[in-house]
Amino acid sequence: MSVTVRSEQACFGGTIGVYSHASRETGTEMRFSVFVPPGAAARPRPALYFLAGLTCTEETFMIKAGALRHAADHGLVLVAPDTSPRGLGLPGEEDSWDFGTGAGFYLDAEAEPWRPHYRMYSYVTRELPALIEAGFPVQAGRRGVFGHSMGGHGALVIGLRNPETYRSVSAFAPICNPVAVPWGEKAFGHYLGPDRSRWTAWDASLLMRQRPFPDSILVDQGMKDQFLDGQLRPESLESAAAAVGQKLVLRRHEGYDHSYWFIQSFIADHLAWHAERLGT
Ligand SMILES: N[C@@H](CCC(=O)N[C@@H](CSC=O)C(=O)NCC(=O)O)C(=O)O
Repeated sequence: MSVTVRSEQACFGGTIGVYSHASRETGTEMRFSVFVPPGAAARPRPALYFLAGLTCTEETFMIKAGALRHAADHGLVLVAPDTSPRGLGLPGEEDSWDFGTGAGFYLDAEAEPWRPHYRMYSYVTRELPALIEAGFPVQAGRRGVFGHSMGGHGALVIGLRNPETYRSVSAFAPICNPVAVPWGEKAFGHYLGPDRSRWTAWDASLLMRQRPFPDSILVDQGMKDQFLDGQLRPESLESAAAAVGQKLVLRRHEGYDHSYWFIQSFIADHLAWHAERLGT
């Protein structure tokens, strides 16, 4: 499968690039960004996937999180996909910032008209890793996943559903219990349809109760987060973890909001967390 280089520039001794390709899963052109740390050409490195939140693109995390210096230091390849297919022209796709374009929720849609295209789960867990492992200096199968908000939900769900593939999981301000909050109800109602029994397979707090992740999970949450009351529900994840003995490091930070300033403040801890588990 051919990948087009949109940009490629030197950064911290490595390379930051934006790439595009025709996606089999979404039926659209998809973009993703990759940071390759120095020395990876001679010795392939583990790949750490970051899933961004609502309204973000494949570039937001690489530009705003301050992660690249730490990825260079640890020898981690960073991969950031876009947050949804784009440009399909489906009805309602562009009407709001929390649904449709920029809001793929990292699931595979089951309801029309979203079903053939909104397949971000399969895209992120299968199609994209195959491209990355074929075209970049990464160690096949040595993967971690983390994310923010909608992307934190995606990271938790992907880790919990695929513990044999993802060795490390962390999240910033994740949507922990989407079936019970407005963002999740809106997205799941459209993408999965009205039968709520179909939603549980995409909810981290419910999945964790069925099958905990084999390693500890790191979650950072700002206490001045404008979405904490009503959308994020870290307490649901905490209760699920306590119920099944899941190791969970949930850190609550006074004064921090939902922004990339919050992410920047704790990004070093997340890169160290993944580096330790991925064995760089
Ligand atoms: N446009 C919205 C705010 C959207 C927003 O805050 N998006 C967050 C993720 S929220 C959950 O997934 C984000 O990461 N934005 C990118 C950024 O650069 O901050 C509004 O008007 O409130």
